[in-house]
Amino acid sequence: MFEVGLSYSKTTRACALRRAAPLADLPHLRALLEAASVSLGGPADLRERQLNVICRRYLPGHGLEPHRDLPEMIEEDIYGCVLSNTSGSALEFHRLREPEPDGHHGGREESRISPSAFRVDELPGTCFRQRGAARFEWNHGIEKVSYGERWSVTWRWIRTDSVWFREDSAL
Ligand SMILES: O=C(O)CCC(=O)C(=O)O
Ligand SMILES: [Fe+2]
Repeated sequence: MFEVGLSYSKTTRACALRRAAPLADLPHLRALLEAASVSLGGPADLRERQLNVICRRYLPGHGLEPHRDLPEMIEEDIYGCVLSNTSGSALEFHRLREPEPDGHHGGREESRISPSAFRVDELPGTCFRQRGAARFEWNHGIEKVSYGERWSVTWRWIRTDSVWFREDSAL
C-alpha cells in the first residue's frame, strides 16, 4: 500500500493526517487520476490540498474488510481505477439495509427484486465512482485473494470541516 497526498492510514480521532508522497512527483499517476475523473464526468481539478490517493497491490492472502470510507472524514465522491486483476477477487458492494418500502412495489416485493450485492466486472482500466447509495448505504470490500494479483488506485478528498483536516503548513 502506498499513499499520495494526504495520508490517513494511521489516523485516529486523536491523531492527525500526515503528508505522504507529493502527487507532483508522480506525473503518470496524476495523468491517470485526471483522465479517469474526466471520463466519469468528474472534475479535472484534483484539489490536491485535500486529496488522498491509495495505491494497493493485493497478493494471495490479501483482501480488504467490508467497510464504508468514513463519511465524517471523506467527501462524498470516491474514485477508483483497477490497473490489473489476475485474481478471482473483485470489488464487491453489499447493501447495509433494505431499501425503504416504495408505494408502488411494497417493501417485500421490492426487497425480492432489488439485489443486495454487486460485484464490479473488473478489466484493466475499469474506473468507478462511489457516490449516493453506493457510498452511504452499501459497504464494499475485496474477498481475500487466493491466486494472482490485483492492483488498484483509489482517491478521495478529506473534508475541510472534519476534525482531522489541517492546512499544509500545519502538517
Ligand atoms: O482496492 C480497491 O479497489 C478498493 C480500495 C478501498 O475501498 C479503499 O481504499 O478504501
Ligand atoms: Fe473503500
